[in-house]
Amino acid sequence: MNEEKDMADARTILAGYRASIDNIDAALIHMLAERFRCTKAVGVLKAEHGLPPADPAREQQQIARLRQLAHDAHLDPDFAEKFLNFVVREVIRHHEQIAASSSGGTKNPLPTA
Ligand SMILES: C=C(O[C@@H]1C=C(C(=O)O)C=C[C@H]1O)C(=O)O
Repeated sequence: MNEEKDMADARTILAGYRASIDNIDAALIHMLAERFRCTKAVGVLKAEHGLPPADPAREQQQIARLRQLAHDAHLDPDFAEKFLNFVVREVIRHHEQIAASSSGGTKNPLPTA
């Protein structure tokens, strides 16, 4: 039957799209892991030098840049901004944890006793 063939063709096309989606999701996970590996190192550097976990001026620059990139790529700029903010919030949480668990956040802490 034609309907059955149409359905079988649709399932084949769907499976092809899903294979690409799975590859893209894997790439996103690897890229996020690499980004967090880098931002954790930034957190250690900031804690060692007494720098604040968050840098709102830098974030504003990133938002403006990513909104433009999203626009050019036909991705919703509001979504791109929300996604960046979501990731940055988690980064700042890590930086706060690193600062709290490091020895006073100084590179060469004074002896305590
Ligand atoms: C990574 C940094 O720390 C924070 C996290 C940012 C990010 O995830 O891109 C950007 C600015 C900071 O609020 C940084 O200062 O570069």
